[in-house]
Amino acid sequence: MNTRVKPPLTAWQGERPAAALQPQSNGGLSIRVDGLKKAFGENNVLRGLDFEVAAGEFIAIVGRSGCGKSTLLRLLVGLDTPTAGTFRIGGSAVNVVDREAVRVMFQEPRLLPWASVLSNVEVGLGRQRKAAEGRARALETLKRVGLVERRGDWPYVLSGGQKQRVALSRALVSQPRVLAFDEPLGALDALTRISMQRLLEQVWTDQGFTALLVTHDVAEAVTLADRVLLIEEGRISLDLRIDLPRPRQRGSADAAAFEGLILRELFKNARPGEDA
Ligand SMILES: Nc1ncnc2c1ncn2[C@@H]1O[C@H](COP(=O)(O)OP(=O)(O)OP(=O)(O)O)[C@@H](O)[C@H]1O
Repeated sequence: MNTRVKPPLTAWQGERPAAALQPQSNGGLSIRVDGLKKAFGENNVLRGLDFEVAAGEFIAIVGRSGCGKSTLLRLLVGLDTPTAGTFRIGGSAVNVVDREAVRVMFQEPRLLPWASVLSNVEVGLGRQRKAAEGRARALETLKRVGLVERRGDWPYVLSGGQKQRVALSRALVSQPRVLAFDEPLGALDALTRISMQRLLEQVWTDQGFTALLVTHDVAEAVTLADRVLLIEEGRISLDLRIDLPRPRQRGSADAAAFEGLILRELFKNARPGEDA
């Protein structure tokens, strides 16, 4: 049974953040998931998920290691097929949705080592690669992530954070309407991680895609998401709206209250000696 927990009271509850900072919702696609199940042999990982994501919403998916976060993301982006249930993206069954509208970014940047930074970004253009404006778009997205000066470099000379910015640029270049992130910042040091979180919030605000973020980091989920979904024992045990203004302030008392609420829920069902 889903437990929908109300957010703690905040000074901003009930108000929407400033209009200028809201994503343009016509950029993103809505998602509707009904009775979604996934089993690997005897392992029933997802046991019936039902939820909706509004166009342009930023959703974070959290839960213990092995609870099925990446499995859910892989299903939604079409990298795997459900055992049962359905989902629709932008109102279309997933097999008719334009796959180029949905992009995914992983923890490893997965750059082609033999291709320049710019060529790596152009890979993300897919079918649009031949379009005359393809190169201009690739340069524009590199500029957006602050790496246009490095367009001619090989990936091996970049830092971990810079490689992830190239991967983000490659994901953004096709102007996706759904962008899924599987622990994209998991391998970065704390400071780089914070600056990447700011960048993710900015590009999402500018482009208005629907964002799905899998993360182990509850603070990151609260910093970025409109809603946090907690998966436990194959079901959504918490669907929490994070009604804080943007850009978000890390470490604020209100953010800490949301984090505490999610962590309490995570530890509630922990077995003795088990970490969340
Ligand atoms: N292709 C697969 N074949 C068999 N089992 C799989 C496969 N993919 C995932 N699993 C299993 O499904 C379960 C959920 O895995 P998943 O990677 O979705 O968890 P997660 O919540 O993302 O974990 P983590 O936070 O550690 O990355 C695990 O028990 C995993 O072993």
